Amino acid sequence: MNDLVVQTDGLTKRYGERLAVDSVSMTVRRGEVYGFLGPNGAGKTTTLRMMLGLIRPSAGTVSVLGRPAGRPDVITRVGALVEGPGFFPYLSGRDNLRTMARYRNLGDHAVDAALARVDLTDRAGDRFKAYSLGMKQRLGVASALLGDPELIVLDEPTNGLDPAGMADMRALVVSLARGGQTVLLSSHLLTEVQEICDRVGVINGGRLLREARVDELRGEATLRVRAAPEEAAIAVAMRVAGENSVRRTPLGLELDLSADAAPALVRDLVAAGVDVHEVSPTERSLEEVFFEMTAEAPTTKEKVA
Ligand SMILES: Nc1ncnc2c1ncn2[C@@H]1O[C@H](COP(=O)(O)OP(=O)(O)OP(=O)(O)O)[C@@H](O)[C@H]1O
Repeated sequence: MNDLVVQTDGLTKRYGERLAVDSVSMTVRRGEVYGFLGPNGAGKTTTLRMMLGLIRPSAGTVSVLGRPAGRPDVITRVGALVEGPGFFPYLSGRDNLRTMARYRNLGDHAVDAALARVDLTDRAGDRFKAYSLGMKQRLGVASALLGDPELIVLDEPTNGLDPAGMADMRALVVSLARGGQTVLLSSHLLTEVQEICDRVGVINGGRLLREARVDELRGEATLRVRAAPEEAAIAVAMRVAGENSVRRTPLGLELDLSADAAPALVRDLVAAGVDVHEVSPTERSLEEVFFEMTAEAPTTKEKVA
């Protein structure tokens, strides 16, 4: 079985002079939550639309579930929420989904299952126009879940939601992946991608800057330690972290250790008579990594030009 659910190769989209997507090669693997990350206008939606067969690439290829994007046999195995589906305001949530399900030869059972997955069963009979933004968004996700597709594509699923709505949406995405479905979501919110995604593709100015696991992108974790006397602390730190994994910095010692190693380290330091003033993880957030990458991007482009 092909483990690559989505594969693009040199995928490009031009609108006149504007290069919206510039030679993007990315892969989404079966069962993962893939975060497609980039600021507004980076080219995320355009890429997703090409994957769904909604627009044609100017160059390059995209295959979904091992077939060229947009083929009828692929469409039924992919659910998508891209730029909000048009719901009828005066129809109930359930009836809106029924109209969509009918197009795809799916029965009411599929509608009820999708409503239950997004926790809208109780309000399914209410008119769409009476829904809160979070409920509207959840109905959009339900429409992408109709028929239990293998791949679910969600374009900015938390856009416009309040913090509680965002948390609900994140939990929903995680539960979809646990159920074995592959989720590809786009976002400009780095913190949320960091929380729920296995891998990310970072796009800016139409170019894929990096594709990596979230932990790879953040780099190795380090611990900052302020303790006295410093020489004694260094001896303990070297014993715990390894001789080459301890550095002296103006802010204290920096150790190549993750946050989980902190309690044992502190116990050893105290046992050696060292006073511990501070131990803090200095793991970079994805946000820092992202800004580093995008700050570098124009320089690279200038060099090429
Ligand atoms: N139909 C179109 N005609 C002309 N230009 C377009 C069209 N669609 C997108 N673009 C341009 O392509 C670029 C990428 O847009 P896209 O919508 O893919 O970005 P995005 O990363 O999804 O951003 P956002 O989060 O704002 O939707 C932008 O400069 C946009 O203005």
